[in-house]
Amino acid sequence: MVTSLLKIHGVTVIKDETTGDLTMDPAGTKTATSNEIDTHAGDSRIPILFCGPLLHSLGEALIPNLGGCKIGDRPIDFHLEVLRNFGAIIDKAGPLGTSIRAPHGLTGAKISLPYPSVGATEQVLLTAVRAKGTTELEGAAIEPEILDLISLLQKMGAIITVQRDRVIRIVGVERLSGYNHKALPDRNESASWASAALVTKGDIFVEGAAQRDLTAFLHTYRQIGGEFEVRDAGIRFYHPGGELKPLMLETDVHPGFMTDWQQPLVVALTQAHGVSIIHETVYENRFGFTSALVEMGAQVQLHSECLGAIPCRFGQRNFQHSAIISGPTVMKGADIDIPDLRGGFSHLIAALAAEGTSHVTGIELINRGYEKFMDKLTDLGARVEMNEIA
Ligand SMILES: CC(=O)N[C@H]1[C@@H](OP(=O)(O)OP(=O)(O)OC[C@H]2O[C@@H](n3ccc(=O)[nH]c3=O)[C@H](O)[C@@H]2O)O[C@H](CO)[C@@H](O)[C@@H]1O
Ligand SMILES: C=C(OP(=O)(O)O)C(=O)O
Repeated sequence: MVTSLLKIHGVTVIKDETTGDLTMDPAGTKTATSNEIDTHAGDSRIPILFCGPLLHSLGEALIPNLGGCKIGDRPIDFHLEVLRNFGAIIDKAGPLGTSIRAPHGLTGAKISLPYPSVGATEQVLLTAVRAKGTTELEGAAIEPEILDLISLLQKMGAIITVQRDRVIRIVGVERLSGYNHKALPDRNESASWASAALVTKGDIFVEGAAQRDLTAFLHTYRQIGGEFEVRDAGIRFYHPGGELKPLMLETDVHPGFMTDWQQPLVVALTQAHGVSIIHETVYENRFGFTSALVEMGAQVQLHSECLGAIPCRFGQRNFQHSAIISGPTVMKGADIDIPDLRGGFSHLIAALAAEGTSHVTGIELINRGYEKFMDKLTDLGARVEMNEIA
C-alpha cells in the first residue's frame, strides 16, 4: 500500500525480498493522476500522512477517501486543522478525495492537539521539518513509533526536540537527506502473538519483540497469569499452566495499555476465572468483534458507561465502549466474517482454542497487520487451511 502510493507519486522503490529492506529515491516525485489516487480509496489511513511531504515537494496533494478499521468515526479533523495552521488551503472534499494546496509554501506554527493522536502528531512532524521557521506542538503523542519517526527525521537532518509534558519543537530546514534506518519491531504483532499463546495454552517465541516498548503489556500479561522470558533476540510468551486471572483494564495512549492490544487480550480473558472489565478509551467502537465471540460461547456484555477509574471522552454518548467478560467459557467453532484487523486476528485465535471447526471469511484484512500470518500459524502447529471462495 505505502509502496504503491510512493510509486504513483514518482518515487522509485526497490524491495530486497530476502531482507525486506526498501530503497527509495524521490528524485522523480510528481503529481499522481486522480485515477491512480482513486485506486487507493478505502485502503487505509496512510495516505493522509503524504500531505506534508507532497505539499513541500509539489505544492499540492490529492488524498483519496480513507479506509482503515471501522472502530469508530475516525475523523481527520486534527490533520486538516494542523495543515491549515501551516498555511495550507483545503478544498471541499470531492468524490475522488480531498485536495490540499500550499501556493505560498508552509510556515511553522504553534499547534495544540485536543487529544494526543498518533497520526496527527506524525502529520505535524512530517510537515514541520521543512516548513519555514519554528513549530511548537502541544499535546503530542509520544508513542515509541513517534520517537522512532523523530530519530529517522533527525538522521535526515531535521531539528527536533522533545520537551516535557508532550511538547515537541521543530525548526524547519531547507532540505533533508537520505537515511538508513531499521524500523521498530511491531509492538501490536508481538502483543497479539503473546495473547495467542495464552488463548491456546501455548508457548510462542516472538523474534524481535522488544521489552522496552511493551512494558504496559508485559505487566498486564503477568497480572492475568501469563509468563514471559525476555531474551536478546526476542521474547518467549507462554501459558505456565494453572488458572488465568481476571482483571480491570483501561486502554490509553502511551505509556498506557494500547488499544490495539485489547482485542486479542479479550479472547484470553474469556478463559480467565472470574469477571474482567475493559474500558476502551481510545476508540469509541472497538468492541464490535465481541459479537462473534459471544456466538462462539463467550460471555461478554457491552456497556456505554465508562467502567473505569476516569470518565473518558465517550461517556454519556451511547458508545458501547466498556466490556464485562465472564470466564472461563468453552468456545465452539463458528462461521465468522472478519470485521477489522485486530478483531480478525482475535477471531482466528478464538477459533484455534474452540471445539470444532470455524470458517472464517474476510481474512485478507489481517494481512495489513500480520505479515505471513498463515505461515506463522502453520509453523506453530495450528490446524488451519486457506480456501479460495469462488
Ligand atoms: C496506521 C497506524 O499506525 N494506526 C494506529 C494509529 O492510528 P491513528 O493515528 O489513526 O489513531 P489516532 O491516534 O490518530 O486516534 C486516536 C483518537 O483520536 C481521534 N482522532 C484522530 C485524528 C483526528 O483527526 N481526529 C480525531 O478525533 C480518533 O478518532 C481516535 O479516537 O494509532 C492508533 C492509536 O494508538 C492505533 O490504534 C492505530 O493502530
Ligand atoms: C486500527 C488499526 O489500523 P488502522 O489505523 O490502519 O485502521 C490497527 O492497526 O489496529
